[in-house]
Amino acid sequence: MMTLLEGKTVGIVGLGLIGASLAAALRSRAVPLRRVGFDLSSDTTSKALHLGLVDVVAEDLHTLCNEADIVVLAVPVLAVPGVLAAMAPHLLNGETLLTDVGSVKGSLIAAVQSVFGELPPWLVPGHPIAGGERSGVDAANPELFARHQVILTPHEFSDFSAIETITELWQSVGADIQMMSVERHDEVLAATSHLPHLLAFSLVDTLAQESEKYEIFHYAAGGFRDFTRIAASDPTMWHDIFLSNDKATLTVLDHYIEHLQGVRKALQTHDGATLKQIFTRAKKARDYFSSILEQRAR
Ligand SMILES: NC(=O)c1ccc[n+]([C@@H]2O[C@H](COP(=O)([O-])OP(=O)(O)OC[C@H]3O[C@@H](n4cnc5c(N)ncnc54)[C@H](O)[C@@H]3O)[C@@H](O)[C@H]2O)c1
Ligand SMILES: O=C(O)C(=O)C[C@]1(C(=O)O)C=C[C@@H](O)C=C1
Repeated sequence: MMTLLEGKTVGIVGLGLIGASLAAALRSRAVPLRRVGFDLSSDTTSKALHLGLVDVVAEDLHTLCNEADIVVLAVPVLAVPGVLAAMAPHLLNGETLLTDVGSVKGSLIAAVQSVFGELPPWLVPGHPIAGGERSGVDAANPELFARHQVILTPHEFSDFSAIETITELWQSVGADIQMMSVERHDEVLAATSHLPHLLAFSLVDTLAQESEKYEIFHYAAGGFRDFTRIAASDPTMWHDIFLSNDKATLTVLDHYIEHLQGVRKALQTHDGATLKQIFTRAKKARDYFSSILEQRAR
């Protein structure tokens, strides 16, 4: 039974795809939380209020912190230090829980340490492994987190009841919780999310640069669409992610380039056996991933 959220107020900072989807999900599942929102864009806050995603819009971060029992940071990763610095004086009484949805966790920890000088017990970082290439409040989807994982990376001083509350917050919108260290999170996401985005952006840009008026895209179909959907993602969000998770991304990128050189060599030397071996191994792994997705959808 969910009890830890009853009668509390959640303050969501950043009402874009993820913040507004969380607000929408809490509303559509009638989770007993009052929802207060804040965003730099007044168009966004007006829409969120108009659509009933939030009950109230806070005028500033000070007001939001005063009203909220739980603050969720849902802004681009590099906007976090500024938001934290502005909120710090209002969080120091320790009565408000702080979590986030950022795609990189090492930079969040570094920002908290630099603003607060330590890792406070009321901090429980998080990351929903759900999203899409669309951004902004208009892309809000109340079912975005259902049957998706949310990775929490509590630190050694995180309060147990704070971890339980943030767990309940995400479970209340249908998500499954995984716990992970910050380092492991940033390595895993560099491999499964950040590298694929880098490759998709880079491939589309390569073809676009080489093709007069994008002419080549007229001849592309499903394969190109499936491989490159994520290249339509928000450039600011991904700029922030790559600059914040550069080390782990470079490690996995170097590994990938090495592998690709092997593929290139096999192609150049017409080494069909090697090509077939690589494709067969990859298909087996991809089929396994499909089975994971099917299980999750059940
Ligand atoms: N898009 C995804 O697929 C996805 C998935 C999981 C996690 N995330 C993470 O979630 C966070 C938000 O991503 P999103 O996709 O919702 O982005 P978004 O661009 O849709 O929304 C971000 C919102 O934050 C607002 N904002 C920016 N700076 C602000 C500030 N200083 N104060 C208040 N509001 C500010 C913007 O106006 C915008 O409304 C990012 O950290 C991202 O890494 C994204
Ligand atoms: O589905 C997408 O388009 C996403 O980009 C979602 C995705 C991902 O790579 O899977 C992107 C970034 C997030 O931090 C988490 C999830």
